[in-house]
Amino acid sequence: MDFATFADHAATIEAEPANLETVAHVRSLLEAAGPDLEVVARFVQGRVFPAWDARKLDIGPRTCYEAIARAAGTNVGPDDVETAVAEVGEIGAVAASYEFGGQRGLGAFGGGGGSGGGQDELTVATVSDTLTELAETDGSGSHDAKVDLLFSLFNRCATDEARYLARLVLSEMRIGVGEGTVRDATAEAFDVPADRVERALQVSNDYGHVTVVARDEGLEGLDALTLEVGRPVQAMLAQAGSVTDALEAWDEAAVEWKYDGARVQLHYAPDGVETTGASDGNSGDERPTTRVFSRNMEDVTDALPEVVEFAEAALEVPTILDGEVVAVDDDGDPLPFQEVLRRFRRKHDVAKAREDVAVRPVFFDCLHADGEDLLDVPLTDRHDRLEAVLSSEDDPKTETGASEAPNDAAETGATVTTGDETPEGLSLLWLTDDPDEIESIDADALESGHEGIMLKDPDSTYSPGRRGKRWLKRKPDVETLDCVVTGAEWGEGRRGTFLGTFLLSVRATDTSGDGAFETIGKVATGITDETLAELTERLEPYVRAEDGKDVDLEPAVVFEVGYEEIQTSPTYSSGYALRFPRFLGIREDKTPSEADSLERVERLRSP
Ligand SMILES: Nc1ncnc2c1ncn2[C@@H]1O[C@H](COP(=O)(O)OP(=O)(O)OP(=O)(O)O)[C@@H](O)[C@H]1O
Repeated sequence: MDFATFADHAATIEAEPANLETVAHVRSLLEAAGPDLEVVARFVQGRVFPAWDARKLDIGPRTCYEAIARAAGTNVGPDDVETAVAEVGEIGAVAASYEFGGQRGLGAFGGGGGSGGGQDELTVATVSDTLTELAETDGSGSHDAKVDLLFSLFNRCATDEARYLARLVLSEMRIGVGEGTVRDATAEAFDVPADRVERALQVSNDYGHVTVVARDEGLEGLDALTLEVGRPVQAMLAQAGSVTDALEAWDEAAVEWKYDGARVQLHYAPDGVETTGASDGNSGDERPTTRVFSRNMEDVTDALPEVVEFAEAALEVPTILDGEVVAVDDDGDPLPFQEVLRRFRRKHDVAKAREDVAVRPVFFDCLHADGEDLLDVPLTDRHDRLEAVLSSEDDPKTETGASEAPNDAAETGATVTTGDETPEGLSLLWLTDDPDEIESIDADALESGHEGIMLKDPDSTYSPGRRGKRWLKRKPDVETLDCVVTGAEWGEGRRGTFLGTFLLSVRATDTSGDGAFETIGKVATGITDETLAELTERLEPYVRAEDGKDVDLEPAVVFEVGYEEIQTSPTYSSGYALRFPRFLGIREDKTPSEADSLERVERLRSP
């Protein structure tokens, strides 16, 4: 396909305000693309390479301006292009405003993936080949070489070609074509169901390849596409949500710790992998057996040797795992998230960086195990497979802080989908419909230095690239309340010697000091045994009366409490109840007369 034809289609698509019509225009572009379909399906989304491919053009605006200025003639300099972009607001319109083609610089004859010097039509294939060459141009002198290559393209462009070439080069295509549009257009053009196109994209992570398979092999070909060890998949993402949301939506929730690190996808193939790599010329390259990818699918293997060592020690079968890399101190305790990012970015002296800050992987999902793709399998089954691949017979298994079962949860009977022995690197998962258990898991996660918890739908499949409602990251408390403790209950069993449940109250009126309090809820969860012991010691002097397990306390101690919601409630004298209250700490700096008032509670309910 001529690049001018592509540019014509792009202009039509850009001018189209209606979504449905956009799909029809993209469809006709795909149908007309012929042998260039793979490239066209990427270009129309502003992509040069497949999503899984780590190659980048790495062209800054200035390099692009230089190439445009050179093609525009002696009267135009890069500064002029820059000024014009500042005025007009986008590079496409500026590139389209020049008349190119008259220049006979070095690049007009030489580079350009075999272009012949400016007379013949520029093709989509030439643009693709030249941009690929450009992405692979590296080292000293690469700047000039890149400008030459770009110049060789611009110098052959008419108005619309220049507009879309410039936008493509600077990743600013913006003609309103997203993945959904290409999915629907592919489905219509090649008569295949859209959901199967979508599935094919999820496993192959390359729309170029998917459109070609849809056209040439139809539904059978699409359904035969699989994940490939060594080719990264887009990560499934989470939405903010609450325990209430989770328990209302699902019968029970899968609860996991939320590790404060950076996302990694581990690909391990014991016998090495052959990449089929669509048709980008890399077919059949031998790759090392372990690759680690970041959330953006960048290859970060070299920066994280610990993860490679972990994979080689722990895994035996071809595997794709999803997890988090956490920076740890000498005791194995987690360090702030910034530390792990520093390790990710490190290109040189990795051994030294590793001495300064070690990292440890924790995996919470398994996308592929021993030849089997697991994207369509429910979360709990994927977790079982994860545990199985991490537990292969010969592994040395050591308990780590990250994978220890939180005591409280285990003791309150939470279902842990793991056996007795927790393999190293496994993130635990609890299945529960009990808010108290969820609070305990949350408390343990926080106590262990992690961010909190994730709540997941136990039946959910893995949706690459999706930020759905089936993975919830627990929302941090927007507000907290400072409540006076006016009562308590003795705990049960092992906790029989501790006060275990605390009655919370707020001041009845806003004028401080009259000593009237209204109850608003009870906090019983989110408190470790150690803290319970401390709280008991702190509150015992204020016991006014006891009746069985119930304890009446003189208002003296103020708790800072997090909650998910304030509801009206007949249960408490304030007329309100805190939903999922959590103990955050004692406000040692506050007396009861400085605790929050009922008036503030009312204000918080109606912001
Ligand atoms: N058990 C877990 N399950 C899923 N993700 C986890 C888990 N533990 C830690 N994470 C991390 O939490 C991230 C989701 O949380 P969060 O949204 O806060 O991260 P973010 O990347 O900063 O933001 P966002 O995903 O919203 O852009 C995941 O991408 C992953 O890196």
